[in-house]
Amino acid sequence: MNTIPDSKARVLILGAGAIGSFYGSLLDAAGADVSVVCRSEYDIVSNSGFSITSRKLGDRVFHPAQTLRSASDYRGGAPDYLVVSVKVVEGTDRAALIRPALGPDTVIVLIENGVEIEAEIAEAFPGHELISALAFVQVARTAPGKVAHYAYGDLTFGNYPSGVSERARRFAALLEAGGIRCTLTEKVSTARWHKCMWNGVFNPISVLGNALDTGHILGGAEGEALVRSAMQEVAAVAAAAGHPLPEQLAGQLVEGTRKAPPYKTSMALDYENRRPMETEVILGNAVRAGRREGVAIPVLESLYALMKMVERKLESEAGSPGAVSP
Ligand SMILES: NC(=O)C1=CN([C@@H]2O[C@H](COP(=O)(O)OP(=O)(O)OC[C@H]3O[C@@H](n4cnc5c(N)ncnc54)[C@H](OP(=O)(O)O)[C@@H]3O)[C@@H](O)[C@H]2O)C=CC1
Ligand SMILES: CC(C)(CO)C(=O)C(=O)O
Repeated sequence: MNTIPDSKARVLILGAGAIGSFYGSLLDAAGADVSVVCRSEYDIVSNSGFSITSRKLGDRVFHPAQTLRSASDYRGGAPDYLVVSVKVVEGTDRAALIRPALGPDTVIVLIENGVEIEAEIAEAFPGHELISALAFVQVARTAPGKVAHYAYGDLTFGNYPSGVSERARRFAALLEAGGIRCTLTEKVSTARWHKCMWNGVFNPISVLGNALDTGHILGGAEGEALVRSAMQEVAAVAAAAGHPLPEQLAGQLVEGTRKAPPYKTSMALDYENRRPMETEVILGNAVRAGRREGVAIPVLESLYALMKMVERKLESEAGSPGAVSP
């Protein structure tokens, strides 16, 4: 990439959990001025920063320029980039979190899973440049203020609804200077459907199998057949929604997953830890798009119905609706 990194950039991360602190630390390493909004980890992060372990990129301690309880506390002018990396779950109003820190030229960057998740933000902030990013990484919080980066790290992103701006290129160059690879795409919504073919299938199956890892999901012919059927339905919905995916993609994803070390999806980890799951944006939005486009999706409908049953059971065990601990 020949673009000059935006190394004087001011970046504010909303939701500095695993993803926010990991990519924030890379932007910091590349010289940007990186601040974070923390919720439960405010005290430990403001005292000691984030300790991040990574065999691939090296261990580091990331001390944010400002550690804040709310975006409205951000000082020194508006950020150039506002990175949103909260889980996209019911009850989290992303627009309300974003609004207080937004300056007229602030670019909003979503690093979150799910399909069709941008419209809500684009509609709330129509004059703002919006970058939509997909993370191909395995990173998790292991204790307050502690994050483990296990594997991968690449980001794919572009502007929503389409295109790649100069500021997106400069943001990519900054992240690359921090140590990861970025792929820029003119068609980020198609890239989201591509990732949904994996997440929309493996994530719910991993939960419905009681936190199965990918090795167990693909360990027998029945599991592989279920995965392939669900993937074909995601492909049919994506095509009907105007985002045709390569015909061989399902096979490539299955083989790629089989070759990689067994892995528990982020949704399986949320399920095990009794945290809210991103069912609606990872699977529900694909199901709703299928209904909207008139595509027959019996497998996805079944996975979705089962996920809702599991969510209701967890909610009733936790005592009240939505009370699965954040
Ligand atoms: N982890 C991974 O390997 C991958 C994650 N993703 C996606 O990235 C996104 C982020 O995931 P991840 O980083 O793992 O999630 P985490 O739970 O680790 O981090 C989410 C962060 O958002 C904070 N947050 C949530 N709601 C609020 C709020 N109302 N106000 C302030 N802070 C809030 C949480 O604070 P608190 O500490 O209080 O809960 C936490 O710090 C998700 O969409 C996920 O699917 C995509 C690919 C891989
Ligand atoms: C597969 C992965 C880790 C992306 O790299 C993911 O998105 C998830 O587990 O939800």
